[in-house]
Amino acid sequence: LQTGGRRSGGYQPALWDFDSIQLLKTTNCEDERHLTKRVDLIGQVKKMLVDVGVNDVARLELIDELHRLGISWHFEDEIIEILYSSHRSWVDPTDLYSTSLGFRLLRQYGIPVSQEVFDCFKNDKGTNFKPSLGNDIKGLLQLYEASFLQTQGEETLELAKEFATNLLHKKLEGSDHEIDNNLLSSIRGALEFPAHWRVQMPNARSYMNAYKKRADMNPTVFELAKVDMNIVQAQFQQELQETSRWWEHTRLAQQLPFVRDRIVECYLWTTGVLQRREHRYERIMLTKINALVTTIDDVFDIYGTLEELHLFTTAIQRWGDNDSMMQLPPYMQLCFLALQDFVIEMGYDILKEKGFNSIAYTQKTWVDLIESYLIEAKWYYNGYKPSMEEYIKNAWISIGGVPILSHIFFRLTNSVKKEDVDRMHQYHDAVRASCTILRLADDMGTSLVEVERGDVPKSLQCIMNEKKCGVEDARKHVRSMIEETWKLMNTEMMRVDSPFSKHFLEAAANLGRMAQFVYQDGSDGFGMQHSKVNNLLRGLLFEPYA
Ligand SMILES: CC1(C)[C@@H]2CC[C@@]1(C)[C@@H](OP(=O)([O-])OP(=O)([O-])[O-])C2
Ligand SMILES: [Mg+2]
Ligand SMILES: [Mg+2]
Ligand SMILES: [Mg+2]
Ligand SMILES: [Mg+2]
Ligand SMILES: [Mg+2]
Repeated sequence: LQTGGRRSGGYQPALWDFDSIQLLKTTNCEDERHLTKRVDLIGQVKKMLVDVGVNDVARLELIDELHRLGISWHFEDEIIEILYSSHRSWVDPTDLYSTSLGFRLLRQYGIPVSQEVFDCFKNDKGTNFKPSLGNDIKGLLQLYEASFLQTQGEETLELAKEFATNLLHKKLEGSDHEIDNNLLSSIRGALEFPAHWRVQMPNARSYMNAYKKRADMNPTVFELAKVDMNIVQAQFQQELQETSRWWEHTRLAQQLPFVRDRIVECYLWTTGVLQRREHRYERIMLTKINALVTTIDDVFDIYGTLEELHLFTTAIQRWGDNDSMMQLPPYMQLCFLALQDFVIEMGYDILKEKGFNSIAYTQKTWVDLIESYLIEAKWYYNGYKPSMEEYIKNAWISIGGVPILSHIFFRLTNSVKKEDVDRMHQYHDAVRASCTILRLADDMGTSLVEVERGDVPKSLQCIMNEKKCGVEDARKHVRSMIEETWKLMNTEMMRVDSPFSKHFLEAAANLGRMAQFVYQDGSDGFGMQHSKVNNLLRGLLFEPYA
């Protein structure tokens, strides 16, 4: 398997160079005109939200639009107030649409609501939904969307998903002319990506384009989405400039030319994971983690000999021991010190701001990650084909989500308590669920190319080996594993006694969502710069909304 020379990842150079990023004009986010206009538009939309004249379903629809347009943050208090107070008005046994929409929005905002609100839509024996609902296409679509908020063991929602999915597919295959194009395209989009799986900011622009074409679009809402998109884009560009200065300073892309030079894509990831405007510092920190994980992942996946990988793992296990670091080849010493420098810097900021010394915990996540890399490398070099169970037990760690979530945990937890830190780092189910979705989505997008150039068999390959099936069946199997894992993620997000803050759980769920975004339609939007994701990236980060 190892033919002397080192492997290559076959990755193209970066699409944006350092100078072009530094030259970006980012004043939009300080431009008084834009900021004043946004304040005015926010005021107008707030009035719409609280206007008593508006009926409850229209209010719910507005909330859903604001979320998809990426501007719901400005109305969070109003939205939560509305959802709590209108709690019972939208449950209407004659209206599947409003009941499903209300159910989903409440759960999306973490407000407990039982699946029993759907019982009145089932047949007398309660074994399935009434066939007559098949004519209510908008209601079916909302029932389908609501079913993805399912927590473990909620059979009614499982029934709802199957019932709605089958009927919606039939509608697409059928030739019902009464379904208008907007509804058809939203059905198609939902069947590929349910709303619950969609990250907000990276999808906002394409939703704006669709919203603009709708007869029932609200010009004030659209105007706010546009102004806000241009302001937040300039803020994102400032953050990107800071991360690209750091990346340039490390010289890792220059001195380790085999690694993926993807600082812009590493930054894009963070706009889906940490979407709140005030999480500037955390997006910059997360970009650095993504770049370090990418670099070390490529050292293990592509470049390092097994001997070198053992040395690197030992040095990391001994963390501060200089002797073991001095035994590393120079390229690995640069990597090692860049990582150590980052962990110490983050540890200092967390101790200074949270009064908690996180170093031992964050170091452990990097040791766990790199030990999982070494296991994969040994499997690869020995030509070992793990079972799916054996593979995923190691691979939910080797995707790199644990250092990501550990750092985010310390930053997004207001008062850090040791018992919560310990539960986090036992690797709590919420962490494992998030990393598992990240891993499975990543394998759907990257593993065919990875295994082709030389890498350990990933989820798709393990399924194909075990079930003697083709890649399409393997994809279906992995997608159903993602659906199952989302039930665990939802369970943890709805848990009332969770050790985690709402913001942390949101970021953990978004980590999985962002992987599904980057690897949409099963191709690699990161390493191979897949054109569709690349266009979405340009729309979000570089092209002002005219
Ligand atoms: C940010 C990431 C999700 C993490 C670092 C780069 C990634 C895009 C992915 O890279 P990949 O090579 O696909 O990871 P793996 O499959 O080798 O574990 C792992
Ligand atoms: Mg916040
Ligand atoms: Mg890799
Ligand atoms: Mg890897
Ligand atoms: Mg690998
Ligand atoms: Mg991969």
